[in-house]
Amino acid sequence: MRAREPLVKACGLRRRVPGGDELLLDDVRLEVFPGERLAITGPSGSGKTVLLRAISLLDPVDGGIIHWRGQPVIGDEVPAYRGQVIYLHQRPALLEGSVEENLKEPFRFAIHRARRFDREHVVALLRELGRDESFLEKPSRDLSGGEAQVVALLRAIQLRPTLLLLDEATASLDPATVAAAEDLLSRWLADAPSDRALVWVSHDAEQTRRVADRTVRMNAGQCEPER
Ligand SMILES: Nc1ncnc2c1ncn2[C@@H]1O[C@H](COP(=O)(O)OP(=O)(O)OP(=O)(O)O)[C@@H](O)[C@H]1O
Repeated sequence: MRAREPLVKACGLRRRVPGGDELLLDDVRLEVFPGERLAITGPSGSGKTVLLRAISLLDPVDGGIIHWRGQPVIGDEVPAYRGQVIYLHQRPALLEGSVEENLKEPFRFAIHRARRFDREHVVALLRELGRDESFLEKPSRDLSGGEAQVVALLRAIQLRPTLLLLDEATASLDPATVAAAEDLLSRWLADAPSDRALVWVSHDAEQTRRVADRTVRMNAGQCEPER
């Protein structure tokens, strides 16, 4: 039976178009429980990305609050929250430089100060995704869209986050790498089910069926339970 205390709980999130009145998020309430693999579906433009970015505190909201393990995420709680909740975009932003330099980048931030780049761990993860060590030397500007997604996934997983928010994060991968990424993420979750959760946004209905055990649907900035 799943634990009843949500890992994250978004209460009444509201976001307006900057400088306008139109609501991009309209009183959204969402809970994600430990060990859960939650899918968010809905048509293009329904607010899935806006919601994930709001939950990860990448964009400000005009109303509502996020609770993390029962505590409001405000003030001094924000940096620790940001260190545990990672948002992965379909088109990840990479720096000029090698893959390895990109993987080292997050450790420069104060929120990840307690962690260290672990090359061995990264090489093991790379192997699981069908790449060898030489991938680390590749310049980021030469990467395909799918390879950039591999880097973004590794960059996130190596930080041992608690909540991963995946926004079409495997959409550019070939089918074999998609399968490897799904397996990697399943194992990552199974390693600490009481302390981790995954949220997937995917337009691939087959993938949603494979990877999620609960689905909610966004529609015009509102979030409704689906099953
Ligand atoms: N900063 C912004 N200013 C104005 N409108 C915005 C802003 N950000 C998002 N929107 C609008 O909010 C709506 C929801 O966008 P969002 O990217 O969340 O959709 P989505 O459900 O993720 O779509 P898709 O499935 O195509 O990725 C869209 O109409 C988009 O144009």
